[in-house]
Amino acid sequence: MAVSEAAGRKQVQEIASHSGEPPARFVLKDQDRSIGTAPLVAPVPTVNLSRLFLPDGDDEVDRLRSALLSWGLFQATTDEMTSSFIDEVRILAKMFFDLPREEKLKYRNITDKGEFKLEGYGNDRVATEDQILDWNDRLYLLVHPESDRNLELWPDNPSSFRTILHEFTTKLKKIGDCFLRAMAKLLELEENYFTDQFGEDTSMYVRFNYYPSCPRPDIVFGIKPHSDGSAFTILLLDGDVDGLQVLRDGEWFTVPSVPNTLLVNLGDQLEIMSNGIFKSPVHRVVTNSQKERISIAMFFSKSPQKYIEPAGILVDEARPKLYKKFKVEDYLKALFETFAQGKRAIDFARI
Ligand SMILES: O=C(O)CCC(=O)C(=O)O
Ligand SMILES: [Fe+2]
Repeated sequence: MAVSEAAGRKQVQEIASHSGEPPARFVLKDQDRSIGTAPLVAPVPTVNLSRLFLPDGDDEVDRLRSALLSWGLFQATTDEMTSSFIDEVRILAKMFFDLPREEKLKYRNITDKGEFKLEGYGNDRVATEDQILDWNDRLYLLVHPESDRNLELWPDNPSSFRTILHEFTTKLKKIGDCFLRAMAKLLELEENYFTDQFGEDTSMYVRFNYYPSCPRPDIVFGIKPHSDGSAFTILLLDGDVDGLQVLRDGEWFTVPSVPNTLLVNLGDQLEIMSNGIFKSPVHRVVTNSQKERISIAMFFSKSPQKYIEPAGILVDEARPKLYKKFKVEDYLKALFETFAQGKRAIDFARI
C-alpha cells in the first residue's frame, strides 16, 4: 500500500458513522459469503481455576480436559478476577473508544511516514492488495515484560487507563501461569514444564477490540476465521453483545458471554508444544446491524527469541512429531501474512 494511502486510512468507527454500504475492501468475495445467522450456542464448560490444584479438584481438572478436547476453549472463573474489576476494565475500554477521533489518533499504529507499527491504535495491517479488511478497530499494546512496554502508546486518557491496564496484566499473568501448570498436569508433564519453558519473559499483548454496528453483517466479518498464534489467549467478551463463533466439526457455534467469567482459548503454540493432543480452535467474529461490540483479548506467547516444538516426552513411535521447530519470532511473522491471505500459519508448521 502506498505511504499516503496508509496515512490517510480511516478507522472503521469513522466509516461506520457515515452509514450506507460498507466500502468494497470490507466485503467478502461471493464464495466466502457463508456467514449465516443465529448458529447454535456452544455449551462450553465453566472451570474454576482456583480449584484446579485443591485436593478435591479432580472434577475441575476433568471439566478442563473435556472442554479443551472438544472446544479448544473454556469459560474460566477465578478468585483473582472479581466482577467489579471486570466492569472497570470494560468501562475503561468503552471510554477509550468513545474519545474523539483526534485524541485516539495520538496512539496511532502508523508512523508519520505511513509505516505500520505493531503496537498502537488502528485497523488491519494491510499485507496484500486484495486482502479483505475486518470491521474492527483495535488498540494493541505489549504489556509484559514490563521493561519492554512502550508507554508513549498507552493512553493517558481516561486518566486511570495505565493503572488499570497494569493491574489487569498482573492478574492475568497469575491466571496464565496457573493455566500453564494445569496444561502440564493434563499432559502428565512436570507441573512446571510450561512455566519453565516460558520463563520470566513471557510476552503478553493486549488487544482492545471495537466492532461498530455494521449495515451488512451478512457479507462483512468483525474478524475473519483464524486461530490465534499465541500459546493461549484470555478474552473478556462484551457483556451484552454476542459475536464470537467457534468452528467444531465443520459447524459454527456462538460462544456466549457468561457473567463474571473470562474465556480462555488455546493458541497455535500450545497445539505445537502438545504435539497436537490439544488443538487451537478456529474462530471468527460476526458483526450485527444494531449494536457496537467491545472485547478485550490478552495473548500469551513464548518470548520471540525462544523456540517452540513438540515436547520431547509427547513424541514416540505411536505419536510421531507432528510439527517443525520454530523460532517464535518467525512464527509470528508468518502469522501476519497467512492471516491476510485467510490461511492458517499452523498448516505450514506441520511435518
Ligand atoms: O472479539 C472477540 O470475541 C474475539 C477476538 C479475537 O478472536 C482476537 O482478537 O483474536
Ligand atoms: Fe482470535
